[in-house]
Amino acid sequence: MRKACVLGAGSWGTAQALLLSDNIDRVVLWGREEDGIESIKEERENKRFLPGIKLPSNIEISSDMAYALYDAELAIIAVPAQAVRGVVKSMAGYLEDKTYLVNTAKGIEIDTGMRMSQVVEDVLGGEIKSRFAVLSGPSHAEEVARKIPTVVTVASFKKETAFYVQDAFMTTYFRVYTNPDVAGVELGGALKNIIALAAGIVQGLNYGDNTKAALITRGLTEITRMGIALGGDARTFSGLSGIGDLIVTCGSRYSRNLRAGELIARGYSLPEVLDKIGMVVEGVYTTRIVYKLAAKMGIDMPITQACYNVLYEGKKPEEELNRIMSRQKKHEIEEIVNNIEGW
Ligand SMILES: NC(=O)c1ccc[n+]([C@@H]2O[C@H](COP(=O)([O-])OP(=O)(O)OC[C@H]3O[C@@H](n4cnc5c(N)ncnc54)[C@H](O)[C@@H]3O)[C@@H](O)[C@H]2O)c1
Ligand SMILES: O=P(O)(O)OC[C@H](O)CO
Repeated sequence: MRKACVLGAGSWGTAQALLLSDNIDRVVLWGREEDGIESIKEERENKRFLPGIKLPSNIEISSDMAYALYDAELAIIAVPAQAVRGVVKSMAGYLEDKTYLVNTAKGIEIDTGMRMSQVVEDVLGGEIKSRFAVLSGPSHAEEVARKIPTVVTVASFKKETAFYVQDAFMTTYFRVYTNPDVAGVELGGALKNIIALAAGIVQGLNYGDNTKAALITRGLTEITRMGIALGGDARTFSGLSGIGDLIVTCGSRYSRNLRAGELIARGYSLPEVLDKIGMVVEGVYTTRIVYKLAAKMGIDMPITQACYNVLYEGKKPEEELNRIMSRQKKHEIEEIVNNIEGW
């Protein structure tokens, strides 16, 4: 009998358990007791994070990490990025040699600037790399749980691991592509959240579709610039985990980062916004660390800088937008100009 476990009983963890329960005999959804594990168990529904979706009988709910990981061929991490190190530390004693480990958290560790694969390796050691993968792409829990056609990417250092994870997740409504570019896939998923916050801010200020389209396009330029500097392949940012995720997060009514930006533009303070959303808003943390990394590495990231100023320096969104619009004139794509003599 095949067994998998999902670590994190929020909206994405619950959606992942539902997805895997279509392919794998037993799925254990693990969460902390304070996450209402008992009521999820009794009601067969995660009413706080994914209301309206009943959990099938092959999903077990548990707050016992040893039980969740025992004999599992696959373990999925689905907690916020800043909690990944702690969760991986607590699973270390129970993770079996045969278990594949897939991270789905989209973020960068604030204290270290590490990507999630680096955090996992830091805690578990280099041997985990051959069994590790990252799953990312345009995929809101609310739609995946309703079996709405969704397409994502799995990246791994090892081809066989990517193929294994692809098979474990693929269903008629969830299509998975493979990609060897772990850094690129991780960075696309993390950096898009900053742009989603900015898109929410312009939405909240009632600017038009022109502004949003410009933000998404120049946002992708910014993501790609930093993504390459941190080790990603430029081509990955034109894929599902890059522009694909950017499109969904800047347009979907389910996007927490977009909604958070909107509330900020309407004058709510950051603690009020986080309280109102009630789920993790990864872009708030990613903005902080990426702003610092960009300054340290000398990388031009005007949208990230504007987000940082609004979130952490008390600057007015309208003023930040004016500042971005009136910067020095530039070519759209430097690489094109550099290759044409006379330009
Ligand atoms: N929701 C989505 O549609 C979606 C899709 C793809 C990826 N993701 C990513 O998945 C990650 C989790 O997001 P989510 O939407 O499930 O968030 P969420 O806020 O809905 O749920 C997070 C869950 O993790 C729990 N948690 C927090 N700290 C913990 C800790 N230290 N130990 C154990 N559990 C802890 C929370 O209590 C909560 O149950 C994020 O990085 C997000 O970007 C989310
Ligand atoms: O759109 P958000 O901010 O809710 O993020 C969720 C996922 O990353 C979407 O793929």
